[in-house]
Amino acid sequence: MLLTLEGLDGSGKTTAWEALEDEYSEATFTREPTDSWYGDAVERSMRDDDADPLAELFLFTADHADHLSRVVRPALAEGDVVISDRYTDSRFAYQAASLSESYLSGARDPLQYIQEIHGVFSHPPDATIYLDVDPETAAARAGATNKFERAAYLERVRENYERLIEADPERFVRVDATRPLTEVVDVVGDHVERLVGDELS
Ligand SMILES: Nc1ncnc2c1ncn2[C@@H]1O[C@H](COP(=O)(O)OP(=O)(O)OP(=O)(O)O)[C@@H](O)[C@H]1O
Ligand SMILES: Cc1cn([C@H]2C[C@H](O)[C@@H](COP(=O)(O)O)O2)c(=O)[nH]c1=O
Repeated sequence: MLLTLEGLDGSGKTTAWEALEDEYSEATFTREPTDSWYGDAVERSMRDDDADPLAELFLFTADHADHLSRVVRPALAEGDVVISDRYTDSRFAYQAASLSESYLSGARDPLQYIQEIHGVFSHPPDATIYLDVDPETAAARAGATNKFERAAYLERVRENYERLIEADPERFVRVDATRPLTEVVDVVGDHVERLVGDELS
């Protein structure tokens, strides 16, 4: 079972993920970007305001491919529950916001294009908890430490998340992330218990 946490920067994902890690020691906890050298390349690109958006997409995708083969697939093959702080939907939402349609020849829809790239090799999540917060709050909480943490950009990212949820409503669980952080953490915990509690006890 592969469970992912998604949302804008500052939505509280990492805090919720850390609380889950404290509670469920038997699950495999992981995240994207990873701490591999591919992840380091991604971090470097994120610090570069002039990074080419297509090159950046493929750096994130390389990190994902390595994450899949090194961590996710082996853990799933062992029958583990895998809980990832960000996964493929981050790419669909963020890199589709970075890639303008004019960048792709043939007026391709960036989000669809990125999904197609992943479709040939990736492993889709079984369930995704989406921490929903408005872009202004997200940007203020995140503190603009990288180029993605700006309200106007996060507005486009949020629209992309909404498209993903609309296309696959069964997979997503929406959590109101404007509530106090302790409540958000508790609600995420309740959903995880409902989704994978049986497999973890
Ligand atoms: N519901 C909330 N209420 C108030 N502050 C919050 C809330 N959620 C997160 N924050 C604050 O936002 C900051 C980022 O939190 P956290 O790292 O858990 O979020 P994140 O979604 O993982 O962000 P990022 O993607 O930027 O790493 C922290 O300072 C945290 O205290
Ligand atoms: C996996 C992934 C991440 N991002 C962006 C989203 C955040 O701004 C940063 C780092 O994530 P963190 O949770 O704040 O540590 O990377 C992205 O644009 N595309 C992705 O695929």
